[in-house]
Amino acid sequence: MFYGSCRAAQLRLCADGGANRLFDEMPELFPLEDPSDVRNRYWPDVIKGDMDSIRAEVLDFYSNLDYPDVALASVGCMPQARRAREDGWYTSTASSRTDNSNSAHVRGGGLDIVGHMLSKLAESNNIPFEFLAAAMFCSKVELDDLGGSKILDESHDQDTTDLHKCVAYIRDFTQNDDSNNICILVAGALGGRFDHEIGNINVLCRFSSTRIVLLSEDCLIQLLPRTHHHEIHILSSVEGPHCGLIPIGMPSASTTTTGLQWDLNNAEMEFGGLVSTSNVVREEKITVQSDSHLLWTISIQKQI
Ligand SMILES: Nc1ncnc2c1ncn2[C@@H]1O[C@H](COP(=O)(O)OP(=O)(O)OP(=O)(O)O)[C@@H](O)[C@H]1O
Ligand SMILES: Cc1ncc(C[n+]2csc(CCO)c2C)c(N)n1
Repeated sequence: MFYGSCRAAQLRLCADGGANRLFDEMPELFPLEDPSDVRNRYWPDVIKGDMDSIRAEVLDFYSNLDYPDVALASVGCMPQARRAREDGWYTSTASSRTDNSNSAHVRGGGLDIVGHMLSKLAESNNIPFEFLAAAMFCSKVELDDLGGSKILDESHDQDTTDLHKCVAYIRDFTQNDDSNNICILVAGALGGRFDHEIGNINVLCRFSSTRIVLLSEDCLIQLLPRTHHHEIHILSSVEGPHCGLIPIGMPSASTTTTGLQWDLNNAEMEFGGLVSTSNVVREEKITVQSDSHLLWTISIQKQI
């Protein structure tokens, strides 16, 4: 499923440590191939976050890929990035490519020490180097129009999660006319750490006008905003039969559904009161109408 969505996606982003999972797990889908070949085929367009979880080898790999003439750029200069460097986390630095493989010009910036490394590298490759000193004073490093994975370091922002940063980026990236049509699939969004899971659900509520689907191997979660009447078409070959409907943010004075084994009929729902778990889909089309945001969750069948 992940592989399929990855191929179909218009834009592939990794939230910080998510890049480690792509790096480690993509080759497992092609066990007969050389892992590097697989990684060279499936790489993220963007890696975004506070860069405290991505491993140095992964950062190096996706920012260098197969391009020989590499330009290094800053990993940012905020305390966290600096600490990470001191811990030996960043064996080199975030790096990006020159504009194309024939480029004879390298750009980069950031910490003094990085600048030093950059200029030496450029010098050893006999190419002119321009150090962007301005980047030394800014913790947000954006690298434009460089091929391969674009590394967006937001180590200054410790108040939003990496998923939040990624969704905000996708929304900014999307033309206004298209923003209602986009659907963001978040692989690896469930399982392991409950604080992360709740943070991810909070992102659904924060960006309630964008369709975002949180996925794990076992289930999916989506927000059903109270502003709409919802029709959910069940793909019974891959999802169901178990499902749930949970009011989020505030109690619901009235929720009505069709197509479920235990349908709700103008029912009151709230945490501490009625929530619908271990429900079962009975029809191919489920309808939901509520005066409160609801989380819709449905099981995903193991693919054999
Ligand atoms: N176990 C998990 N369950 C659900 N989502 C996760 C999990 N681990 C990571 N994520 C998601 O991936 C994003 C990036 O993960 P990453 O490991 O880089 O987190 P982080 O920003 O370093 O957080 P922390 O410092 O608290 O570990 C998170 O913002 C979260 O959306
Ligand atoms: C009240 C409050 N709780 C926790 C954090 C910490 N925090 C929230 S998101 C984030 C980034 C994770 O990549 C971090 C460190 C905060 N800032 N404010």
